[in-house]
Amino acid sequence: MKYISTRGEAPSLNFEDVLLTGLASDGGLYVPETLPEYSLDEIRSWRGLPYHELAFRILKPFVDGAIPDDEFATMLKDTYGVFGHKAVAPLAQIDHNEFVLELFQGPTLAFKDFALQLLGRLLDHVLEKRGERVVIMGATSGDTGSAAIEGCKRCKNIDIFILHPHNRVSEVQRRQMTTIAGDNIHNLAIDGNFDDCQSMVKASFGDQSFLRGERRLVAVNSINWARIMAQIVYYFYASLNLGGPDREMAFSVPTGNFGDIFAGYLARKMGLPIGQLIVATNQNDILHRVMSNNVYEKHPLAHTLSPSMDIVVSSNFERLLFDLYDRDGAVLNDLMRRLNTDAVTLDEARLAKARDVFDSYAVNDDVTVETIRTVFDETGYLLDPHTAIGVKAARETRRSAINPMITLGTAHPVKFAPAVERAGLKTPELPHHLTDLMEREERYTVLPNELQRVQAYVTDAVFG
Ligand SMILES: Cc1ncc(COP(=O)(O)O)c(C=O)c1O
Ligand SMILES: N[C@@H](CCOP(=O)(O)O)C(=O)O
Repeated sequence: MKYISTRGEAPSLNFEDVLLTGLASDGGLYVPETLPEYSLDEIRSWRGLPYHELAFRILKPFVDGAIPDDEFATMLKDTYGVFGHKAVAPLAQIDHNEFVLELFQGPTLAFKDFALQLLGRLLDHVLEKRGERVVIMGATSGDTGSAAIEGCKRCKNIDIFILHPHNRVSEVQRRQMTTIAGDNIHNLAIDGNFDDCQSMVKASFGDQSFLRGERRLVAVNSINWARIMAQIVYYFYASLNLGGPDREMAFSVPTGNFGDIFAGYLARKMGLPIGQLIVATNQNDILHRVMSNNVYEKHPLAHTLSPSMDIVVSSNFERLLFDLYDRDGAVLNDLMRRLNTDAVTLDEARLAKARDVFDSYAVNDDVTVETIRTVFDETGYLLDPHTAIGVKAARETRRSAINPMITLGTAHPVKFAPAVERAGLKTPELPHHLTDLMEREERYTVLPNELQRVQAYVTDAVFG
């Protein structure tokens, strides 16, 4: 399988090379040149498979022989074998025909584990085979960072640098990142917001001279195709467990960087009957504004009770636009340049195509808290604030009462005590493997929001 850039100018890559990159050299994002498509019969034949076996069937065409089948199958079994629930991604019912897909059963208690625990293993395998050492730079609003560090902490051939906005991630999130010891693990607290961190990571892909031509730069954010790929699986898994593909499903997806929901869009293109995909945002609602009013305009970042979605620029929206604009790299190049600086209106007919399946809804902090409280009172089920946004958006925009509505449960509420407490509820205990988290020693460096200072730090740490 070949991977091509959304901006049309970078060379196409195979799986191994796309895994070992981030942004394409033309500033675009890699996507598969063609997607595997499955008939209902083929999808139906996957019913009842354990998560890792389903993952093998769905991911094999993307990996395309880069890893021998038996090793890849073992890798998937090991990855999902450490999750805290035997179903890996269990469904909790919160109302008639309404479910939460619990994607927080992995080691760092957020959906990022699905892709990042696998990514660590994939990188380890490929780097060992090549005898190569790489540098990872990642930006996090809290969850990607801890999952990436957890996933890569045993990788011998990686130096990992995670940039988080100083004082803007939850205490549990910060400690999950900063208490993992290792000379190759570097936590950088940036005096800025998530978008500042994300911009510095992207700029570093554009000019890698700080790595002196001696190390390759690899992404752990969802700009890396392997992240998206792994997230496709749970859409199939949830659907198959609720009578799919013989029933159409609706998914509500708490959205920040548009990676998770883009994986759902791909699952639909691959043949999974999905009738509705809901873009659920917090007050940082650029995606809701473009979906509902066709104005793409950056507003200043708001700090909310759902900090992991405090994101202005949603990287993966570019991947959707690439499809909407007939995969024309030149058009995308121009559009992305304009989106960066101006308020832009998209071509109405193209946006209408997206609206066939996408709906959107924005939820503020008060309503987030109210939703946590309401669902708890109705069912005794405690939502984290990001998932609560998904549930609220699902309830407001649902198109069909017959299609099961599945909200992606993107994080465990224990990570977000302020929101849970504002709902007048008690934050649950940390799970067993994290009981001493609040006593562990932390290691991080505070740096100004300056690309040169950050890159100099990386150069110094890597080359001494
Ligand atoms: C808990 C949680 N929910 C939702 C999201 C949004 O996911 P995405 O960025 O893939 O849209 C994130 C991170 O972005 C997250 O950490
Ligand atoms: N919500 C993320 C932000 C980064 O998004 P990613 O999916 O592109 O890695 C986080 O919690 O770090």
